[in-house]
Amino acid sequence: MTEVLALESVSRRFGGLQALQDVSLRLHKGEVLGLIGPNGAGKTTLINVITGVHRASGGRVMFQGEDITSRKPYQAARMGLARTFQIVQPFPELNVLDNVASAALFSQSGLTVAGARKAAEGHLEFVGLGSVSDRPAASLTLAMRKRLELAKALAMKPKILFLDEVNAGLNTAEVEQAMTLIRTLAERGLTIVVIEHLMKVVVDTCSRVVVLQNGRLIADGLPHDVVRDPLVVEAYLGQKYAKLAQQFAQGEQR
Ligand SMILES: Nc1ncnc2c1ncn2[C@@H]1O[C@H](COP(=O)(O)OP(=O)(O)OP(=O)(O)O)[C@@H](O)[C@H]1O
Repeated sequence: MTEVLALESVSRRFGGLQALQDVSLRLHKGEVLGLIGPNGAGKTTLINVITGVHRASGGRVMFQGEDITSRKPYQAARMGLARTFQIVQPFPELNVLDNVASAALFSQSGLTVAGARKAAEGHLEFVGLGSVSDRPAASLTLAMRKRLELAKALAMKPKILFLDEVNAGLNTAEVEQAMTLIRTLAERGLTIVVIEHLMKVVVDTCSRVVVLQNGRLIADGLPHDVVRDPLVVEAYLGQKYAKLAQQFAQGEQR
């Protein structure tokens, strides 16, 4: 498997807070990696460090063999590291089509406005927003804005797509639709990193899962194994409830 991203002992401090501590991780082409962990574990910070939003306080970020630790966000984006944000942020007055077209124009030099709009149409069809392409982005529902975020990220022709809680705030049917889109992208061979709190999404869509707790990587493996790992259960539930959950599971088996 081709390695596309390697984190080597990546750390990040915010004043006295150690948000990431010696995180080492390798990502291979075509993987759908779930990045999970309790609130405040450092998941978004890790994506921010990879995509140049925050500078690592220590360690290195290697992308396709190149050291990108000090890259700015626009440089990372143009290299093919595209992301969606937890808080969706379209250009509210621009219509849906031009929101996506601007992402294409930003990331690819030499593209004409007409060419960017044409590409944008394709991405909007893919995410199911083809029929609302002329509406102002501000008029979209949350679920639609999340799809718009995805279309914008795809317009940047990503080599790695980072999805930061794309399902937060969505209902069950909307989550199912989002999962279908992620699976389709994975089938096309796109490398994806998914920050997700919904375990069903993690287990059903990810090929591998890593777990952060207090800025440290505490597990790395197949989704079914990782979500049953006692360390991971304890990270989510706390020691007392993890023991209760274990006793409950043992009782169920008898
Ligand atoms: N810009 C910042 N300045 C100061 N502290 C920050 C900053 N960004 C994140 N933090 C802190 O770093 C820690 C990790 O935050 P982060 O947002 O990465 O966690 P997370 O795992 O993504 O959490 P959640 O699941 O709640 O989104 C938290 O304690 C957070 O308060």
